[in-house]
Amino acid sequence: MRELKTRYMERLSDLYPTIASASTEIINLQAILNLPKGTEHFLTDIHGEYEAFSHVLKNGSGSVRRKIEDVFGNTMSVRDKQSLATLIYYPKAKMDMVRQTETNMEDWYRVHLYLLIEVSKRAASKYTRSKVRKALPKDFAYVIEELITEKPGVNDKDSYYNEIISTIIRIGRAEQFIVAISELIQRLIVDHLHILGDIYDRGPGPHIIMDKLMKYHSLDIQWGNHDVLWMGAAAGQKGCIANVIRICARYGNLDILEDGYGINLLPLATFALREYKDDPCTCFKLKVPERPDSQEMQMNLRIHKAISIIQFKVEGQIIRRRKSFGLENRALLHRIDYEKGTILLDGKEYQLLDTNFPTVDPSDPYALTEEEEEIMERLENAFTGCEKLQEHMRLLLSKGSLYKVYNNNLLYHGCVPLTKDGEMRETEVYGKKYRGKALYDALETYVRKGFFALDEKERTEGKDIMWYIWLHPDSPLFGKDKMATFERYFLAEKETHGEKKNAYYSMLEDEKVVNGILREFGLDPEEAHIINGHVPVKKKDGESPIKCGGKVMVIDGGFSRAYQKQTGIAGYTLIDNSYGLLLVAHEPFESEEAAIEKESDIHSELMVVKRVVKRRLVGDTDTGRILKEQVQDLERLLEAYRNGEITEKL
Ligand SMILES: O=P(O)(O)OC[C@H]1O[C@](O)(COP(=O)(O)O)[C@@H](O)[C@@H]1O
Ligand SMILES: [Mn+2]
Repeated sequence: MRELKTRYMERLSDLYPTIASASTEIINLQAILNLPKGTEHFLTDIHGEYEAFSHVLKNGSGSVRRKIEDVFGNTMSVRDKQSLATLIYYPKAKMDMVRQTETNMEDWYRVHLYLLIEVSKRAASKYTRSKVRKALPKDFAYVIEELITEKPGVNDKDSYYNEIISTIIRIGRAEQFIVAISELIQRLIVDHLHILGDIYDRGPGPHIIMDKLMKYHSLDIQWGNHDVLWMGAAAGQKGCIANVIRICARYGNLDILEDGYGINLLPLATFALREYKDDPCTCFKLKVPERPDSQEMQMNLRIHKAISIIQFKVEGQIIRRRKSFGLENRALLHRIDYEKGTILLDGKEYQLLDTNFPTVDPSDPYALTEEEEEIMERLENAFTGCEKLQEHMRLLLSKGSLYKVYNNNLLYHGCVPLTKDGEMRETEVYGKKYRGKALYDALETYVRKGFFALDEKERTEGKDIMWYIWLHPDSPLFGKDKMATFERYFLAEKETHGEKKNAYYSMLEDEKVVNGILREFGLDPEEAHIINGHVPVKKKDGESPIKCGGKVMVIDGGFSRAYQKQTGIAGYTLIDNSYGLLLVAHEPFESEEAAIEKESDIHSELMVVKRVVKRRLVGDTDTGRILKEQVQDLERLLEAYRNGEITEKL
């Protein structure tokens, strides 16, 4: 057989059949390597808050404002700059507003088209012509390209541009054009998006966020525990299904399931209303403003209780079926004395706040009643058969993973489980021991098997691992000693509600530990960073998201409204651009209307975590490394052409 190297060169010569074509490609690649590195944008713990998410995506955590600043600096008032920013974020709504008061719209269009073209020129300058071309909106591709590329050959540039702009206005296309060019700016401002997990739960619009992500030009996702919970539910794991519905009920978000995904909750609702008809369900209050007289809320409360009880039963069954998970201490229903209304936990007896368990058979407390069984069967079919949910999960599977190493940053949602001495904690999964990176890799393989394995046993193991990842103390995405859901519903004693965080979270200032983690994932501790989400950073208590002198960043600041009281802000995001790493703290987002009307951006506070001495180029990135390899290969091909090993194909 001919040598692999020769065969590879021949394949390459199919793509670049002449000295000229190979040379052109080398020159092109070399040009890309010398462009500034694209901007990466990091978001985490979005928790269904689609309006805030969408706003931060539009403004690129301040990147649009920075571009406007670069272009216009002191030549424009702060107010005008803000107004231009709002136009870029919400072009259509902003123009609707302007039209109500502006008397000379033509003039307005002319001025703003000019401003937008200037900003897009600057935003495009970081990319190759071909990349910009791919990003151009179909309808206006040619014109925009004309307007944003320098034209050294045209003598009277101003009149050339003015002609184009006048024509756009004259034929009544200014508005569509402004929308298109604003979206182009939004698109160019961020080159790549990282979502560090927890898209789902608590907020009202995870499905809307997923729809947006499906269309996003370049992204990766590190799964959060809540995302894996939904993945398990979509794969048909009943423990996950019950949790998903319980959390939707608890936050008054059942319409995510019913309207967002078309999952029929009627059987569950009918059952809950009948079974808990006279039960006030006081322990199952919702995390939304109370409206006790609303019928919908009354139903919601009952669904909340019904599905919680089903969850505790189903989870008890899983715990018994999967003894190797070692979660027997979390099977709680058999520890209840149903006569006395008490529970025995760690040798101590506690009074239950709610003792009405009409569906629990004390002699077999984990058994579902026939009706509960049927409801769960139907729900399983609804989840696994929901096309839209499955499509969203395919996005999580294709763009997502449990962790990612990207341009010297190690990204994951939760933690690397550690012992109290700072060693990587060893864990047994289905009879094999893992820790650190190997644990991450093994769990991810199981998740994928849960969806794709042909063998039923393997598939079931995979599905159960998704439930494990959601709540197991050894799960790197959960990172707490127990999930105290039962205690938080049924017991008054606050000390039982605690969930102790893994040692990881108290060791983030320990450089030895942090360096150890970075090395474990193949990174150089002198250069690299860890970025994770999951635990809200309580800024108002003086906690900082930057740990270990900037080596670690914990950027969950609480997009989730429910957590804003604790954190005092509305989330952190991170920007990694050619100049360095910027951490942005966001003020709570009021609403889209307010953002447009008052032109109130999410007011953002900026912290520079790292400023590089020399502006970073594509050549300094992971993509750059691959491109450099391509250049090397092409140079070898050129050599082969020149020394007669390979013949040009003309
Ligand atoms: O207050 P809620 O919404 O019921 O959530 C509490 C539960 O959420 C968790 O904090 C997990 O969610 P996070 O990943 O967002 O932290 C559990 O540890 C806890 O039991
Ligand atoms: Mn989380």
